[in-house]
Amino acid sequence: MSATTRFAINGAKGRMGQAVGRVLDETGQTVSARFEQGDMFDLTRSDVVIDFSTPEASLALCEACASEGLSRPRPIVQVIGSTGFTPEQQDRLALYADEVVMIQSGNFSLGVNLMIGLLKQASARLNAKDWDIEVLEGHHKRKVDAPSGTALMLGEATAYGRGVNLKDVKVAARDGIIGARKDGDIGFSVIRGGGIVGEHSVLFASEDEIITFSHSARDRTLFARGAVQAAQWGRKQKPGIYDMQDVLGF
Ligand SMILES: NC(=O)C1=CN([C@@H]2O[C@H](COP(=O)(O)OP(=O)(O)OC[C@H]3O[C@@H](n4cnc5c(N)ncnc54)[C@H](OP(=O)(O)O)[C@@H]3O)[C@@H](O)[C@H]2O)C=CC1
Ligand SMILES: O=C(O)C1=N[C@H](C(=O)O)C[C@H](O)C1
Repeated sequence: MSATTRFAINGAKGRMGQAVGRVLDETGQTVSARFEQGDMFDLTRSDVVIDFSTPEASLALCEACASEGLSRPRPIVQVIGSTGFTPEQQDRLALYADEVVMIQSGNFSLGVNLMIGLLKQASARLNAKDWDIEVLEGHHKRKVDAPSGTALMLGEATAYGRGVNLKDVKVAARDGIIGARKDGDIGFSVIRGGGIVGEHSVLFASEDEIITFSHSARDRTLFARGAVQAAQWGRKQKPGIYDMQDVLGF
């Protein structure tokens, strides 16, 4: 393992790619490559790649990481921040789990990852008959996927606490005469506007009281710092798919 980690950035000109570049510059790290749409993924001079792009671009990059890793004593680390993977794309990513150290999360902030544990506890204790769960999220107007990766992780955490599969109880759109809410549903509401960095709330609503867990991201540098932390942690790991909970030890 080389003493200094050499960082490549995928989606380097994007909002997150630029934020990652700034964090790496500020902390005196070596940026070994910057990839954009249409570039070949030349990873010969890189140990890790921080990737905030699109699901298809992340998949193509993962294939390149796996292939480059074959000629190395240590696997390449890919930190995957892209969101909006379909279940089929997620399955394709898993095919590289024996060759690449992948750290994938819809949100690399400490706060959201702490909230996931709290939501698992709360949803295990608040029964589905009396407590309705609603996930609310807001983002900038250029975001292309909905609900956000974070909202889906928060919804997954509450479904886990209740011992159900999110896909069986998820309600992501309401419009018109849709009938009364079903006990056990987990609802999602989405706001898109202006420059909102990332707002997430999870409500547990009973007839008499409402408990709200919320997180507000003020600057996307937050996610970039978490991704760099994840990359450094990943250098000591075996190939596999990890998440930010693993990095933080939550
Ligand atoms: N996990 C987390 O903590 C966070 C995740 N995100 C997620 O990260 C992703 C990127 O967000 P954001 O930076 O705001 O989006 P941007 O659109 O600003 O950036 C995405 C970048 O990826 C580039 N890109 C597209 N296709 C490819 C490709 N095939 N190969 C290489 N690069 C490509 C885009 O280029 P072009 O403009 O030419 O299309 C663009 O520069 C989103 O999925 C978002 O949800 C965002 C913030 C935090
Ligand atoms: O696209 C964004 O900007 C963000 N995307 C992530 C998500 O989908 O949850 C994380 C963050 O909220 C910002």
